[in-house]
Amino acid sequence: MANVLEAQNISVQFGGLLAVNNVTFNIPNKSIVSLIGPNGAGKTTFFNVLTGLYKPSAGKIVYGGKEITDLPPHKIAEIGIARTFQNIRLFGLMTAQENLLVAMHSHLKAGITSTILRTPKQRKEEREAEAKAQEILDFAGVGKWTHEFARNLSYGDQRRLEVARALALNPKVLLLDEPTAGMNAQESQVFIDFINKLVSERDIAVMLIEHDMKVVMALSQRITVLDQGEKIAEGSPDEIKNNPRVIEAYLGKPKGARK
Ligand SMILES: Nc1ncnc2c1ncn2[C@@H]1O[C@H](COP(=O)(O)OP(=O)(O)OP(=O)(O)O)[C@@H](O)[C@H]1O
Repeated sequence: MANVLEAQNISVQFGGLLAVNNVTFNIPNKSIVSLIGPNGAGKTTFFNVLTGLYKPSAGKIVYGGKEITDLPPHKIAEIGIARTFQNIRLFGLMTAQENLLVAMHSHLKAGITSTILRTPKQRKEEREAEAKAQEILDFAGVGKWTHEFARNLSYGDQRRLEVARALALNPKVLLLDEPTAGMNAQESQVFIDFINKLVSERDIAVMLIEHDMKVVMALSQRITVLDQGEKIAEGSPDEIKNNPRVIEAYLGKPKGARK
């Protein structure tokens, strides 16, 4: 299957620390893939490279056949790679709808003059943006909260609103950094169903970093494991579950075991 995004031989150095060491990671079209690994393995650093926040010290990133390694974060978002963050970063005192409209703003076409004069063209564009925001909110299952302040939504709904905001950019790739952290089992299940629906109904691929193995196993077609910056395994959920190197990275070497 063709890849929408390819990260080839990526390394990231912080001073003397090699946080990501020669990692190649591809995201096939319309797939759900995960990046897992113990704390400090380099997962978030790798995400930050994919979204342009960090420049890799080596390697390159190719999206839709074009190299994008040196693009700044806003350009990367604009061309179709959207993300959510480990900590919720919604505008709490804006409504759910306003959170999406702010994200969509960079895509609106009306110039500054028509914005000030509120020309018919601009009003039409606003109405279209509101309709699109509503369609995405409905799709994400938070449509009933259109005019509610984001901070008043339940934790699970805030997480889905974050994804909805990322979807407002029409991404081809959605990167989710620990999307179910802090959710209870029921909220996680709703989220799993939502992501499955997203990928089956839209032309989008999802990559997630996640500590909750139940979520990882339920969603992923492929799992990649990092440990101390290195890729130590890659495969289907069943292959990863039974991989001795992965078990060792998570649980440590049994006492008395030989190297
Ligand atoms: N900006 C930075 N400057 C220096 N070192 C950093 C920076 N960001 C991360 N690191 C270091 O790089 C390594 C990888 O960190 P990273 O946050 O990517 O791991 P992670 O796998 O996302 O961990 P967690 O699961 O705890 O979020 C760690 O040793 C971390 O301390």
